[in-house]
Amino acid sequence: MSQPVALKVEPLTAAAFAPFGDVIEAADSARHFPINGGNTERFHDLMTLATDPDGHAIVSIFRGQPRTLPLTLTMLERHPKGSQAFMPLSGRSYLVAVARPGEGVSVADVCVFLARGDQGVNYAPGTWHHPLLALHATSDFLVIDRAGPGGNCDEVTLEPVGIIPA
Ligand SMILES: NC(=O)N[C@@H](O)C(=O)O
Ligand code: NI
Repeated sequence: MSQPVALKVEPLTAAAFAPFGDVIEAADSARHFPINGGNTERFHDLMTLATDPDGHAIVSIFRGQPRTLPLTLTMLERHPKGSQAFMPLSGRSYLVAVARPGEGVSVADVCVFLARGDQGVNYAPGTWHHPLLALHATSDFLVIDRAGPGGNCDEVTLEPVGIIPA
């Protein structure tokens, strides 16, 4: 069997992730201002939460088991009816594998990022992504996504792609 194509892992930045959605982080570049008499800093409006008119946003916690490395990806999924955000609660880094929205995805379209434990991601509607890729230990994530009528999860099979840790 031929070796899977290997993809390099890049550090997650808002600029690099812009074609796929938002990075959720308390960055100096974010709009932020003091509230509560100066006791608290508000990092304001960090992502675009989207659902179709028939759906509504829900908040869940995903408890992900760590993926074993080396990792080979063979599929991606997308949620055309709404965005999907993951914010780590366990403070651990994790992997994010994505491709731009559109029909037909090939390995050449896939980007893999290493997210820090204080960075969340919000997939824009239709962004192709691999289901949660927790690392190192069982990790909890706050998840904000769409619930409602009709299917909202398309899958696509990929030619096996290996991930080279940074
Ligand atoms: N199935 C589910 O709710 N989770 C996936 O959408 C995922 O991106 O992890
Ligand atoms: Ni998903």
